[in-house]
Amino acid sequence: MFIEPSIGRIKSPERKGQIEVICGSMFSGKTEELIRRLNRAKIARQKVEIFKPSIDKRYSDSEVISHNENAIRSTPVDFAGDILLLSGDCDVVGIDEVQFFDQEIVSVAQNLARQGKRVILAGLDMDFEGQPFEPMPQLMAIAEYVTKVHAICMKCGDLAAFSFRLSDAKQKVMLGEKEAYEARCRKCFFEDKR
Ligand SMILES: Nc1ncnc2c1ncn2[C@@H]1O[C@H](COP(=O)(O)OP(=O)(O)O)[C@@H](O)[C@H]1O
Ligand SMILES: Cc1cn([C@H]2C[C@H](O)[C@@H](COP(=O)(O)O)O2)c(=O)[nH]c1=O
Ligand SMILES: [Zn+2]
Repeated sequence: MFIEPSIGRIKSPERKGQIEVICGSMFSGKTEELIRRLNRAKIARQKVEIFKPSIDKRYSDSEVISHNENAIRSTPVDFAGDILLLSGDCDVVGIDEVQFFDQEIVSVAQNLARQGKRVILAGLDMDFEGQPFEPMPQLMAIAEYVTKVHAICMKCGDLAAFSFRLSDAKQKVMLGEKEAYEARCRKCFFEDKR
């Protein structure tokens, strides 16, 4: 079970540092949970920096925004390595849409945690084919805490762990929202999978 760390007033680098992963399907509440944790860290007067891959410009260039329209200011970056350069002396680093970074994000997360920072990463654990979405499996392996959140299946109302693509498009990366994807449970996902 994820237990929010006692954040108190201790600043990194005196803190040990840790990696937290929030994963799940589309619409499962990953971004909401990320924003919730980051806002609580801010209330504790921790210095927080938030990043997202610059590819994800669906709602805004400079904010992470949930499907529910919760928002938090963020910095878009082209490469995972940019996060190391831009995170400075902050205590907490939040990163959304982590599945769009390459494998370098794994060593970046390790490096930040070794500096004593709390690193919170949110991303899709599976792609539209129900396959692991690299580099999420590696991040889940090195994290102290992994939280899997669930959406509601749009076909049957059960809990959903899969992201069903509504078109025949086969490329792995295809940005989109409700017009392009639907949260589905295992049964409803594989029933209609092409
Ligand atoms: N099928 C669904 N299941 C659950 N929530 C949904 C669904 N479709 C839309 N939502 C909305 O999406 C919000 C979660 O959005 P968000 O945190 O951005 O999810 P994620 O980052 O995992 O895609 C929910 O609070 C709810 O308002
Ligand atoms: C399943 C799947 C999704 N995507 C894209 C679609 C969205 O733009 C993001 C996920 O956003 P969310 O905050 O988790 O809702 O990823 C993709 O490119 N490829 C896929 O297989
Ligand atoms: Zn279902």
